[in-house]
Amino acid sequence: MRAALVGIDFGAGDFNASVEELSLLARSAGVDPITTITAKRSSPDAAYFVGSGKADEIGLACVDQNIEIVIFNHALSPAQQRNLEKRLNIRVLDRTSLILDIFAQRAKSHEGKLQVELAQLQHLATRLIRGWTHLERQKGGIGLRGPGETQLETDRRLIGERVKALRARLAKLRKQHETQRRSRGRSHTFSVSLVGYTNAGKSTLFNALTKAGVYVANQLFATLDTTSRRVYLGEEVGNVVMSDTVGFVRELPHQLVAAFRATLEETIHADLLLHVVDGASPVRMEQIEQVNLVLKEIGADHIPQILVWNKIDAAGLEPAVERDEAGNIARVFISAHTGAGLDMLRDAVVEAAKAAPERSHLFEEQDDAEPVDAPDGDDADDASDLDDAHDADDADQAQDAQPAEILTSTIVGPR
Ligand SMILES: Nc1nc2c(ncn2[C@@H]2O[C@H](COP(=O)(O)OP(=O)(O)OP(=O)(O)O)[C@@H](O)[C@H]2O)c(=O)[nH]1
Ligand SMILES: [Mg+2]
Repeated sequence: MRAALVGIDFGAGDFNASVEELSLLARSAGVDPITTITAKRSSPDAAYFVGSGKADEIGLACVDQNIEIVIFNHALSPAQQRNLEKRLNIRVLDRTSLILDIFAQRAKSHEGKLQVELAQLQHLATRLIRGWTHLERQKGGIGLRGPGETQLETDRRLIGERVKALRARLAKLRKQHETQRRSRGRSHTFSVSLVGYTNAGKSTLFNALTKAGVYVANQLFATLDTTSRRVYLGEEVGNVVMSDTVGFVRELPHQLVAAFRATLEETIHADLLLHVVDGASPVRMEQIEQVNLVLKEIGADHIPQILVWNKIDAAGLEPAVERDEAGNIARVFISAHTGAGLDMLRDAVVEAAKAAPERSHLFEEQDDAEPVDAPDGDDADDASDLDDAHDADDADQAQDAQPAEILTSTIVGPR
């Protein structure tokens, strides 16, 4: 699908990086950004977000270049979106809807799908006002997935009922997780969550550490569901549970943050965060900041964190370990791709696990049903699969379908 991107520079932040990110988001959603239209403004126009002259310029470009959809790098009000669609006679998407769309395409687990549907319905509800249906006959493509067109024709009351039902099911799932976590408490295994900005290389690193074969792609939000594996880290600490999580992005729709709050609680219970950074990105410092903001927002900023400076192959750096003044490991420089520095990172996790207050639990008998391969080496080959209950569509009914060690999806972002 041919798309035109629109970015307005309000003079704050790195404008080019932000537009480039929109282009990556668009490609991740499966559209083809043909042209990018930019403008400078001091504040958004109430009716069209851009000025009416700019709007007509966009309209001309769409006709000229056979554009099928216009994607704004901003949150549009329902009225602005409607006005633009009427004036340009073309589907208009804002950044929020674009991200929601990607999430809808990617969600695989039962819970993930429920959460995305909830977020979409809440987003939709704000748009369900008279006059919004002028484009409803257009079919296919992005912006039309999810709740389904027939539901778009139903009224707020029906959506409200569905939202209520979804909330109830998610609450039930959350309760189950809580129970699982409590039973897990008896045989606490040191847990490590990989967090970081989208595309930083979390899944690549997860695979390198666990040999798990998780989907890796140069697109945003390649991972939407958390995968957890048990990894054997040598005699001293035994097994740890490692979790790959969804990436963070700036301006994540707040509906999504709210909808996924249920599962955030799982990340908050990690013993160690490996904060993966794309060390080759020019905006890495801003991304680190964004991720830390989110961690603070969900109350995970107290968890010990190691910055994993990834992609050193692309950045022309050497593997290394950096410590803070207190002697704790602060940064490890690695390449998940070439494997450089991975041994240092494993040692760093071992060191953190040994220093953790829960250490006395590490050797306790584990009594959950999930069998662990007998570890006979000193590396991560013996990780056992812990994520296979995710796809059961009735997972919320089958309590025992979910192994005790699962740490579920994490979707977060600043508003
Ligand atoms: N050069 C280089 N590229 C890497 C390295 N690690 C990952 N990549 C690439 O970075 C891109 C993103 O990798 P992923 O592992 O999917 O990133 P992620 O953080 O899991 O991304 P999301 O799941 O989308 O949040 C892929 O194209 C990887 O091949 C590295 O060490 N060096
Ligand atoms: Mg990933």
